[in-house]
Amino acid sequence: MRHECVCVCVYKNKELIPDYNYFTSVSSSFSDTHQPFLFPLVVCSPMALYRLEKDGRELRIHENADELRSNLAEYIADLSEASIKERGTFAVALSGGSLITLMGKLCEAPYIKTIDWAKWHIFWADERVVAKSHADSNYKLAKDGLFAKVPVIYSHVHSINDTVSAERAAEDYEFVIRQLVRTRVINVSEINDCPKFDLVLLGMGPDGHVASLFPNHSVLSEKLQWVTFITDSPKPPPERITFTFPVINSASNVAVVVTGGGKAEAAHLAIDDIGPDRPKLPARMVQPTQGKLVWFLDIAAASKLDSASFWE
Ligand SMILES: O=C(O)[C@H](O)[C@@H](O)[C@H](O)[C@H](O)COP(=O)(O)O
Repeated sequence: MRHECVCVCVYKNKELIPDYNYFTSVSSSFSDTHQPFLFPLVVCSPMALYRLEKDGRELRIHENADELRSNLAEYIADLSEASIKERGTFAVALSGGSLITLMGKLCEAPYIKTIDWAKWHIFWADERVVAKSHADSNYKLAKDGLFAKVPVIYSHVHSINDTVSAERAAEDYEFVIRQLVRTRVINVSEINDCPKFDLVLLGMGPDGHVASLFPNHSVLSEKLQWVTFITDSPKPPPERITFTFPVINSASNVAVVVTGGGKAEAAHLAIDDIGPDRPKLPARMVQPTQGKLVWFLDIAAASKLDSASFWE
């Protein structure tokens, strides 16, 4: 029976335009006793279609990558402001890949001036074990694409030790994080001793990996370590360090940012109710225990989502 309070609203040029296609499909699926009553529960950014899930997950589906970039910048800026107000600092962990380009609007007006960049502490949810100057380095990607353009404090950029083995780099990085949890630069979870990052930003690969947590890899079940390493990444380069799921799922906020039709099947398997027989992708294991999960998708990446579950 469909009786949850749902809302769909599409804003165009800052005016609310009801999406009559959805209204019609929803109307026909309601029983007599549950007449459709759709209204905007969420104030949307211009041009974004939001879908709320029952379990607290939020999906934000955008017409195109540019709209997603605007929405993502606003989301990050809002979390930065709230966290700095509450704790005096903003501890954010990044991944590599297209995420960095999609964060690009943070370097533009108004955010370049309105964000308190000096209060940011920047970490990597995963990093390739290569020199920081190497083209494959996630640090270099973020530095060139973002942090060289905004006034972050260099000592607040917590990159990995790139002069040691993957195993040692993971150990060293966990040690750095432990020190910063001790001094509360990074918050601590109330339910375990894990770091509680203010925000963990993840991309997703077409195989459903997040950070450097790849399908069927033994590190998916790592429970004790905060940061671990792999030397057999199916996506090159092979050597990487990665946050483990206990750390990702202890964050206050996690965003998974996905664009392009090549990831539509993985998005479906990660988000929709697929039943027990289908593969459990790493992206599906992103389930913050107390924090909030938001998926940022463009229409292409959302194209295989089960439309029926929009209304359940
Ligand atoms: O270093 C990495 O390889 C990443 O952190 C990885 O998890 C990435 O975020 C996804 O593979 C998505 O990458 P794209 O957005 O470029 O597809």
